[in-house]
Amino acid sequence: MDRMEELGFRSETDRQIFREAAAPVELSPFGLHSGMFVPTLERQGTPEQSRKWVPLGKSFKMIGTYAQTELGHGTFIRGLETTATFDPETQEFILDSPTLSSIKYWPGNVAKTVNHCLVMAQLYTQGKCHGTHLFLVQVRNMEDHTIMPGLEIGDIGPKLGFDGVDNGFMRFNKYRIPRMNMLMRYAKVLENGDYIKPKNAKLTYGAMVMIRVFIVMDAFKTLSRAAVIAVRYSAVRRQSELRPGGEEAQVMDYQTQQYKLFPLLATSYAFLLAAEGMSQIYAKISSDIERGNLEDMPQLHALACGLKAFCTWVACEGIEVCRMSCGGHGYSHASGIPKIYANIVGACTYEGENTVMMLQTARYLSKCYIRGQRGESLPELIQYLTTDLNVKSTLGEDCSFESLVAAYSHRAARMVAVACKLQQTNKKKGMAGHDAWNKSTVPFIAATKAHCHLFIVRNFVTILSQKKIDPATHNVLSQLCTLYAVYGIVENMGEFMQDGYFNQDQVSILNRKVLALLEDIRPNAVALVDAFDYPDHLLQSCLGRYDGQVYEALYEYSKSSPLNNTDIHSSYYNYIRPMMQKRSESKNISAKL
Ligand SMILES: CCCCCCCCCCCCCCCC(=O)SCCNC(=O)CCNC(=O)[C@H](O)C(C)(C)COP(=O)(O)OP(=O)(O)OC[C@H]1O[C@@H](n2cnc3c(N)ncnc32)[C@H](O)[C@@H]1OP(=O)(O)O
Ligand SMILES: Cc1cc2nc3c(=O)[nH]c(=O)nc-3n(C[C@H](O)[C@H](O)[C@H](O)COP(=O)(O)OP(=O)(O)OC[C@H]3O[C@@H](n4cnc5c(N)ncnc54)[C@H](O)[C@@H]3O)c2cc1C
Repeated sequence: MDRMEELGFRSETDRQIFREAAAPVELSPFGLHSGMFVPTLERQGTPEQSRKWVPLGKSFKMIGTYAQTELGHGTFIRGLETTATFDPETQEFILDSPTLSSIKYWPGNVAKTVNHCLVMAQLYTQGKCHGTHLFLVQVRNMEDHTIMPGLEIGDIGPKLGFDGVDNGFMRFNKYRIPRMNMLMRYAKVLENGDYIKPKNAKLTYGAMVMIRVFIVMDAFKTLSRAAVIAVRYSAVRRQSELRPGGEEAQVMDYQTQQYKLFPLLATSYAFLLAAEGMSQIYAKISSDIERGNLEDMPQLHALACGLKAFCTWVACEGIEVCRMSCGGHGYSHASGIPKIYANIVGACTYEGENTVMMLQTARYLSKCYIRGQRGESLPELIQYLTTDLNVKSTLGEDCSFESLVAAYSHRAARMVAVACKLQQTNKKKGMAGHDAWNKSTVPFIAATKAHCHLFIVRNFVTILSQKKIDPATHNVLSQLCTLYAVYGIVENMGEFMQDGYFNQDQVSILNRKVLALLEDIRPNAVALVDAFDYPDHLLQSCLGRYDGQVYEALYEYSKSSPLNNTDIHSSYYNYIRPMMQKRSESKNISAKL
């Protein structure tokens, strides 16, 4: 913190990069403070509230987190049970956890670190419930960090990852906070208890939308780090003879290894550009929202949900492929990959469970499809839904960007249409709307994945056609873009082929193209991972070292294992030796007999 001040880091991006460098192995216990608590105060507080609290947050005089999930409910926010009841006599809200299932459970850093929380609770005033709202709650004494009376707080115990984050539980026992601690930028409770409705009730969910956008960047960061490690190691690792009698080959020269890793390298680049594209869309629409124009809110919500889910799923699967492509050493923490996986896999669940997120996007697509059928205009990103599905692919030997984007548009449009038609057929059969929806959600998830995949391919292609890039770099980025798109088709061929969109010759072209691109990318593979410019300090990997001294690093790493502190471990004296002695004594006994 002091060092960031000395260096004059002002932008949140610079500060985040610095924090990651300072704590490369573990997630920071202040991540939720800087990433969610302070930005939510900024965006959901009135100007007066922001002026009062944000400087305290930014200077770490107040340390906070976001406490929404409860034992009984995470996904279904409307089902949260914590209550905040307004008492006009004292001008306070009374926070209460009326049931076991209403205990706040999971919020990061609640257990030991923070002294404040943003608590999501059902607002009651004048005897009426007005749904969930956010409240700023002091949870620990600012002098000695003791837990405030009226609260019960603790840690939830070990998890798959997130070792640096003290996820906790918190129970309120009629705990009072001032009226002005409700975040009132959009909804308000007046002194007499009158409730002023926000323009849209979902504005309270703004913090989640913002974090979902950030998570797309986390998917890029984590997948690309695993790819850096696996590609560098594959250049160092030699195994088996590729040419009979020749020297052992770098494992990266095996086509199967290239097929595992190069598409993930291409995916990393695609995700970086998608995350940047998503951030720009977020900046534009969120500033419209702040000015009171909510028109594009559903579009933003749908895009953030879909990309968050798509990118984290793909990143987690990809990281696991990277780990296995490092053979046995990939399984060791020395590779750095297990930690990357354990931390990012949580992102498939937190900030909205991925299936649930995909279904939010699916609902939006379903509505847009109906609008498109009626001839109404659609936002640019989903105009493809109205393309003619009878058209066949014009893809030729060059696998042009145009033909690839057309293929992805066709696949997504067809799959959305299939899911929507199933939903409509279900309704025609007499099913209630919710049943008709539920019984079409499997094809809707597949269609939404296709929609997200299209967004990423199209975004990559658009950037390559619009940005000024020097020809050599453009050439290699074009190879990556083509590989990302062609590989995606080859791996999901059934979805592209079901209606005969590609003919057999085109399928052969695509299969050949993937293999040709692996060869094209091979000479640049190490340079392409070096280009991410992750210092060794950040990767914390014996396998992914810049200097390639993998075996030296592994040997040193193993020597630092605590089991090597002594030659003979205490377990020998405590268990092994007594066991052996007992056996030899009983043998002697049997020998005497
Ligand atoms: C470098 C390496 C780093 C690696 C690693 C980094 C780690 C770095 C630390 C991170 C640390 C983790 C931090 C985790 C922090 C938490 O996890 S905080 C808790 C997050 N919780 C969630 O996300 C809960 C998910 N649930 C939800 O968002 C919502 O309830 C749902 C499921 C989306 C909506 O459910 P619902 O029942 O449909 O809601 P409902 O009220 O009926 O919605 C009505 C309408 O509003 C719309 N709507 C819903 N939400 C919204 C919205 N937000 N905006 C606009 N419209 C909306 C609906 O789409 C629906 O639209 P229509 O279809 O009617 O047109
Ligand atoms: C590492 C980590 C950190 C976290 N940090 C925080 C934090 O800081 N603050 C906080 O408030 N919370 C936090 N959480 C909680 C997190 O936000 C929730 O766990 C998450 O929103 C999922 O909700 P849930 O646990 O209720 O899952 P559930 O909804 O119970 O999911 C269980 C299953 O039900 C399915 N399902 C649920 N609803 C539907 C539906 N409508 N349609 C179809 N399928 C459905 C899901 O797909 C899933 O397969 C964290 C969680 C983790 C793992």
